[in-house]
Amino acid sequence: MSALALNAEALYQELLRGARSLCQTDTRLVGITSGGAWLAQRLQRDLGLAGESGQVSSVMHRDDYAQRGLSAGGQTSLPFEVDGADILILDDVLYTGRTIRAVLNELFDYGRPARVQLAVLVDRGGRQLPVQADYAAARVALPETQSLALARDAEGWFSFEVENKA
Ligand SMILES: O=c1cc[nH]c(=O)[nH]1
Repeated sequence: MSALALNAEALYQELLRGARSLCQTDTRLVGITSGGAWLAQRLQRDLGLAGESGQVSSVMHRDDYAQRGLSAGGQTSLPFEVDGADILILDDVLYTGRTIRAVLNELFDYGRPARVQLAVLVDRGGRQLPVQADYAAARVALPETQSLALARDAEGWFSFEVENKA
């Protein structure tokens, strides 16, 4: 394990600032299951937005669905009208862009949003598709051999740690 450890609470405060600048009063927050769902719920409260945030799963549209099937992907739940909505997608880590591509397909199964933006806690580089975040609380360049993992402390709070892939 490397010495790099990112404090998730500090990153969250940065994300809150960024989300504030991206959101309008009618913006709908949608977290990607599972890492983005807690972010969307907390931001919904902290930004004082009305209603409930949604969550969206990439599972049905993954390009490796044939190998992985429906395993552990969470469920999509969008408790608002997607047609015409201004949507901010949240995730913890942005990597290849493949999850975002799959999530956009899933979202568009529910309607045609007026606009979709993306905000993440950490952009770790390594993109394989032309996807960019509108806001990233931190950017780190990690080689393919390393992954960015969420670790929980005794109180259940998170931090990010860099791990060497097996
Ligand atoms: O579609 C997807 C999403 C995430 N990761 C992949 O390899 N494919």
